[in-house]
Amino acid sequence: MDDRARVAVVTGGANGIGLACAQRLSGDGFHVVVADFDAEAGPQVTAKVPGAEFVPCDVRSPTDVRRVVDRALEIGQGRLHALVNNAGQTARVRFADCDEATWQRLHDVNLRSVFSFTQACLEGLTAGHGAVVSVASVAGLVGAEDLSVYSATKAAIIALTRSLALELGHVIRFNAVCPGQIATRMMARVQADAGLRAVVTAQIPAARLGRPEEVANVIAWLLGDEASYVNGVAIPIDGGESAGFRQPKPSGTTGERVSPGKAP
Ligand SMILES: NC(=O)C1=CN([C@@H]2O[C@H](COP(=O)(O)OP(=O)(O)OC[C@H]3O[C@@H](n4cnc5c(N)ncnc54)[C@H](O)[C@@H]3O)[C@@H](O)[C@H]2O)C=CC1
Ligand SMILES: O=Cc1ccc(S(=O)(=O)O)cc1
Repeated sequence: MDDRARVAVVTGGANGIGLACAQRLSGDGFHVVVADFDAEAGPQVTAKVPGAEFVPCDVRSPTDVRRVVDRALEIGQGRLHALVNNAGQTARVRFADCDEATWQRLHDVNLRSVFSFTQACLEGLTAGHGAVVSVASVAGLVGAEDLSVYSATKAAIIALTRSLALELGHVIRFNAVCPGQIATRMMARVQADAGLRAVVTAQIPAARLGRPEEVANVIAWLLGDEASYVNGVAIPIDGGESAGFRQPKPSGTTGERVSPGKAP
């Protein structure tokens, strides 16, 4: 490895936002270690992300986490420069019907993995003056119907991020991003149903789903030197969806705004 190359670990980097992030960081000159339990996607990841290394990993397994971080430390000769805690799963379920197994799975994959990876990377990130970005959600900033447990894990990621910024901000920067509705496998249901997509996009000022690259751009910025004084923030990336209440649109209209000069 080039002595000057920086090392980034991206969890859940085989698909969606994580893959876009791995591609972007590779383009920015990072040597990217992609950790994902979708082992079949490994060859595709290394083909799409120049110089990347794919390490099969279930983020719930302490042994797998250690293997990923040890490999990244080996590449970086003891130094790490970026960690993206991105792996995540969702469950759409009424709270009354949610079982303990679902609660536990979402907490283990979405939240405990942030604890495990961040703690395992602390020494390397300190040595490399690194930064951490954790992928939360707008569902962690506000509540989300039928996503209560998912929403709770994402709110906890934001609280953990802010606390770590206070505790360790003199050596490592910790920030979170809060995507809205992004066109990945997680949004397959919305993408496949034109009617549902219209209802969803009507709630979004940008009037469309986001692209994984649009999240990766903000993550890359937060990890880079231009964000050197940014620590402990949780940035919505949602086309304006969480900005506030929208006016209901009369049925059969597009909801276009009447400009002040043309008001009746
Ligand atoms: N797509 C969206 O609209 C939004 C996504 N997010 C968050 O963004 C992150 C990425 O999600 P997407 O790219 O949308 O979904 P995705 O399903 O396309 O990608 C998730 C990746 O995480 C991996 N993964 C899941 N469980 C894992 C485990 N136990 N061990 C290792 N890898 C595992 C999957 O294999 C997959 O590659 C997640 O944390 C999600 O909660 C947040 C807000 C909105
Ligand atoms: O994080 C935002 C988010 C995640 C999942 C879903 S759903 O499962 O497709 O409803 C919606 C929003």
